[in-house]
Amino acid sequence: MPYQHIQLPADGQAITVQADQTLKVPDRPIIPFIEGDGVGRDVTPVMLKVVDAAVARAYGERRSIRWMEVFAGEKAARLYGADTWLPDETLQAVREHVVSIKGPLTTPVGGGIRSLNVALRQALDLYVCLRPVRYYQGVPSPLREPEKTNMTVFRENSEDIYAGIEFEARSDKAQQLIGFLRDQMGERKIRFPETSAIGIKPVSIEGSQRLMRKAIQYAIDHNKPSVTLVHKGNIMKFTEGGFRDWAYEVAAKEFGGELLDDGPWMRVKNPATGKSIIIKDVIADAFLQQVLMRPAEYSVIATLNLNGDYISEAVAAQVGGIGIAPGANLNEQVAMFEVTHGTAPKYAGKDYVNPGSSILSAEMMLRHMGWTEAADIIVRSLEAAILSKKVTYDFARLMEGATQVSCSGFGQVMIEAMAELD
Ligand SMILES: NC(=O)C1=CN([C@@H]2O[C@H](COP(=O)(O)OP(=O)(O)OC[C@H]3O[C@@H](n4cnc5c(N)ncnc54)[C@H](OP(=O)(O)O)[C@@H]3O)[C@@H](O)[C@H]2O)C=CC1
Ligand SMILES: O=C(O)CCC(=O)C(=O)O
Ligand SMILES: [Mg+2]
Repeated sequence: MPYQHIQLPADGQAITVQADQTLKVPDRPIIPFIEGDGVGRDVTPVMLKVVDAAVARAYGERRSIRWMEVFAGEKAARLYGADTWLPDETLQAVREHVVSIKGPLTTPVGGGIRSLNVALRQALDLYVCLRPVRYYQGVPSPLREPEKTNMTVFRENSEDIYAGIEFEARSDKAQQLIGFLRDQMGERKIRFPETSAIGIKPVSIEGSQRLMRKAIQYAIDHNKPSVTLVHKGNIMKFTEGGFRDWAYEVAAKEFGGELLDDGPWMRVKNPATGKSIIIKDVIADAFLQQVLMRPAEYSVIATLNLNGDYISEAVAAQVGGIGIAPGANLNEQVAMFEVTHGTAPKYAGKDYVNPGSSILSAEMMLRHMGWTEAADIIVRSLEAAILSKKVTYDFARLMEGATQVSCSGFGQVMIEAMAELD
């Protein structure tokens, strides 16, 4: 079906998923991208340029990406009409082309539209939010030994309080629901029933277990020592506590997990290496203290949606912050790579912020496509740029002797560094 506003590149081909779930990637893959609101218009063009340069450096003329702009957020509303924030053809293009990348999209606090980021993840059922957090040499950090922070956050991406089921205080629906809870369920714990807004936190066995399956598989594939479940199951027993119990169940039933001492911690054998992977859990508040004080004890983290939002940003702050923290939204069919930061409106259009989050999200994308040589070039040129101390404001303000460069300037430093790589 032809698109209305999306321009399909003439000489590109879609990436496809094969029967064994591996990707078939042509040499001229069409990759849809959403520029994003706010600083999206600063970082996304820089990311495109850096990726093109890395692909050219790695493969010469043999391979190149055919970028295809698709629309969401403010740009979509301008193109398709005032209330069309997430056009159907954007979802269609992202589904049909399998691999895509997006910049940040605005979500107003309080009233107005609900999160388009969450809407995209839900509409495509991208149930894994994967956010690796690692240290790059030279990055300013508040820690004495930042290299000990090396974690991969698996955040459940489709349910929890983040599903957006909530009812405004004093609305008919909130009153109906409170009445139902009080009269039909005998619930007496709502402190101010007349003026309470109500939010619903759905957490399912399926949702929890499919996330945990991916987290353990990742630990196996990447030779990681542990998977830690982070939850607040002491207080939210059936949602967060359920998540913990159902996740342990996956470890035991599907990966042969054996209890350590009396449990519930377990040991899963990595079939590839023969080594043990420890499956453990920790309560979220204790975790946030421990990742600062003993980061080396944590490797793969599996957690619910809201916890994962907080945790991924807190842990990223230990090694440079969200300016360089990448992410991906995944399921078996579709992979949408995504910056972890937002639209940072005060910096929008100023060519100022760090494009690293967008560039490293693209690096994850190239690796996902099997274009590892280009991905490696991105990592090495990013490291070289940081070591040269030509960095954006967020790093420059914490580094001694740094030269501050613009968003596009940093991309340029990376591209120049690529020419120097052997
Ligand atoms: N995935 C997405 O699309 C996301 C969208 N959002 C949305 O973005 C909007 C703004 O959210 P807000 O809470 O202000 O969070 P933001 O992430 O947009 O900005 C918060 C702060 O983070 C720092 N920061 C953000 N991006 C960069 C960058 N590229 N380089 C360096 N520093 C950066 C800045 O800190 P400082 O000023 O200290 O330098 C900035 O003020 C909201 O509408 C929110 O809903 C939020 C998160 C994710
Ligand atoms: O969708 C939003 O506006 C914020 C989402 C967010 O902070 C995240 O997913 O990390
Ligand atoms: Mg966030």
